[in-house]
Amino acid sequence: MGIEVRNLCFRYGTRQALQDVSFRLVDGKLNALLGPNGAGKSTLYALLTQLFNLQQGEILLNGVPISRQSRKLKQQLGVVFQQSTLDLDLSVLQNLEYHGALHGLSSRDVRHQASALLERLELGDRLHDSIRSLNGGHRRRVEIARALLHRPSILLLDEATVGLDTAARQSINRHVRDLCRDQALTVLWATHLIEEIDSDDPVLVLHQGRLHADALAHEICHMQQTRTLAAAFEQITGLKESTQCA
Ligand SMILES: Nc1ncnc2c1ncn2[C@@H]1O[C@H](COP(=O)(O)OP(=O)(O)OP(=O)(O)O)[C@@H](O)[C@H]1O
Repeated sequence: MGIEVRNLCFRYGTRQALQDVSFRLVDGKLNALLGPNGAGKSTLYALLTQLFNLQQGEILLNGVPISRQSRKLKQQLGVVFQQSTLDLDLSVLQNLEYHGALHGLSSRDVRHQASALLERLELGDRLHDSIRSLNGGHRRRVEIARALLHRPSILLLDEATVGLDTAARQSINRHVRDLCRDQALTVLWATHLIEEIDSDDPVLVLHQGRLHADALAHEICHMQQTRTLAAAFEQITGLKESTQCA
């Protein structure tokens, strides 16, 4: 059942950030949310996480409006925002423990989950290192581990790989795909980088607040009669991918 968005509209004063956006995430998959800067991705995340109140439209979790089940939403969602919120002076484990306490997890459970997740994300030997001593890619992985600590079924990542080099980006992308495959995790992966998307991924193309495509990447290419998603994206938005990368 998962997450469904129906006819979402949102405006900042007179600026329309989202206009009649509807979609349903494909369960157990990395759902790519592809959009250039200013497309409305962060606004959508703020609404999905109830950071902002809805103005128009609905967001449903397992068929029920999220406004009626805030607690359940908090349990079911793991979130990695664009801006890091790790405490640089605390250790990896301390950062995770803090998050675990907010979710009412026992410290024993946090330690158990933290070691399993960090092992999986190839950071098992960094538990007691300070965040400050980690590189950008490793910090991102800690954030992913933290977001998964309370065992959510849906993981939202807002430009999780921004500012990282290609190797670190690929590694994080691969780890998240492994989690989808092995744990049936549903992921919404916001990006403006087409190279992060595989041809079998469900893709949402958001541009200027409107949803322009909602299909598998290869289906979008087929519909646009292009050989690559980059060419389809250019056709849909009128933008070259390279001209709108941050
Ligand atoms: N606080 C705000 N006040 C006014 N307009 C805003 C505000 N935040 C965002 N906007 C506008 O809303 C639109 C959508 O912005 P949003 O940040 O959601 O896009 P985005 O796809 O996340 O972009 P980016 O990749 O640059 O973060 C843009 O036109 C932006 O300028």
